[in-house]
Amino acid sequence: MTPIAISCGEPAGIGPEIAARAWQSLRGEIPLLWLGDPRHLPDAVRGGPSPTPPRPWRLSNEALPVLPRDFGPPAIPGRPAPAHAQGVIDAIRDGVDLVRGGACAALCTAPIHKAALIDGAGFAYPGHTEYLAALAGVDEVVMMLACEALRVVPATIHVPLSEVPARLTPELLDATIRITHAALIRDFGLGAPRLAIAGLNPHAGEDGKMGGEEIKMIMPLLDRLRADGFDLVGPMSADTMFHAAARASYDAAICMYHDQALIPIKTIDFSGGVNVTLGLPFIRTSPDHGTAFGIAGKGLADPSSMIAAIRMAARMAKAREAR
Ligand SMILES: NC(=O)C1=CN([C@@H]2O[C@H](COP(=O)(O)OP(=O)(O)OC[C@H]3O[C@@H](n4cnc5c(N)ncnc54)[C@H](O)[C@@H]3O)[C@@H](O)[C@H]2O)C=CC1
Ligand SMILES: NCC(=O)COP(=O)(O)O
Repeated sequence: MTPIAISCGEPAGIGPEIAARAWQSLRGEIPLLWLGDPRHLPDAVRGGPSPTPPRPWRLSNEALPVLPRDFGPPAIPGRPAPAHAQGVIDAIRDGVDLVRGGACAALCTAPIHKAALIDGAGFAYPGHTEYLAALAGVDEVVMMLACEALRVVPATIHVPLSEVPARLTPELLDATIRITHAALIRDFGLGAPRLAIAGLNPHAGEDGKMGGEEIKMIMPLLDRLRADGFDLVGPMSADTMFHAAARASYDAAICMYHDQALIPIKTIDFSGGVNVTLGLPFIRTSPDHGTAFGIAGKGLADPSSMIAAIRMAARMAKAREAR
């Protein structure tokens, strides 16, 4: 198998240490290639000084294989440096190039601190999802978070809450549902995915008494998609669609905004959740958590979500290869 590329993420966060712990767990099972400044990795996984000029990685079981970049100043745990911002962005782009060129099977991204990239390098995107869509030249991508017990998709992603109603259009919801449905068949092996659609308002609008988006926009769209053969329930009250019995009735929940989707999954399985971008021409996964500055560099970070993200990327790559 070709390696899974891992972009370093924010060097002042837990990204380098969870990548190192993941490599220690997975060596011999899934080959990895880490993209970043090797000086940011824990000593135990470093394979000696990085080659100058950089040359392609060494695939080895003795040290984490690295495609090195020089980020300049050292990383201080918990304190993101503006000088690192461009290197963090470039490592993501390196990963995309390697995957698109066939040298790597998939990209797994470690968490970035979005504000540091905006301040340090004028990063024009609110997250990986939007940056990867731009690199791939696609207009519509979908963020899905998945664990054993639940899959969730926020239709609007990194958007202030006050802008959500205006951004929620029938076109956006239609594309979100279609992309999710196709990915559940292609990458998750489902025959006929069942999707549950959340309402936007309390009690899914309570027959129009607590908001009109359900009656005006969501219900007519769902009727049109059902006529096209989609198996959809909703709009459902978001407060009652995530308990265990409700979850058993669908394969993924389409939610209207970020926190409606991410709160249930991070509550149910913070350490096992994986973020996967659907609709890209390549595979990208990520742990569900962020940079965790408060524990960075202290050896406290749990690598489980990173390991789950790498395993999911490898499974998806194998499934696509087999087709
Ligand atoms: N894919 C990405 O690049 C993501 C980046 N972020 C970014 O991360 C930064 C911090 O976000 P927060 O909301 O504070 O969320 P966070 O996930 O970094 O931290 C939330 C809490 O969970 C703990 N935690 C997180 N990961 C952990 C791990 N692996 N092991 C043990 N404890 C862990 C933290 O210590 C903290 O108490 C923000 O800048 C945000 O934008 C957040 C989510 C995803
Ligand atoms: N809360 C999820 C998140 O911020 C992940 O975003 P992305 O960087 O994967 O787009």
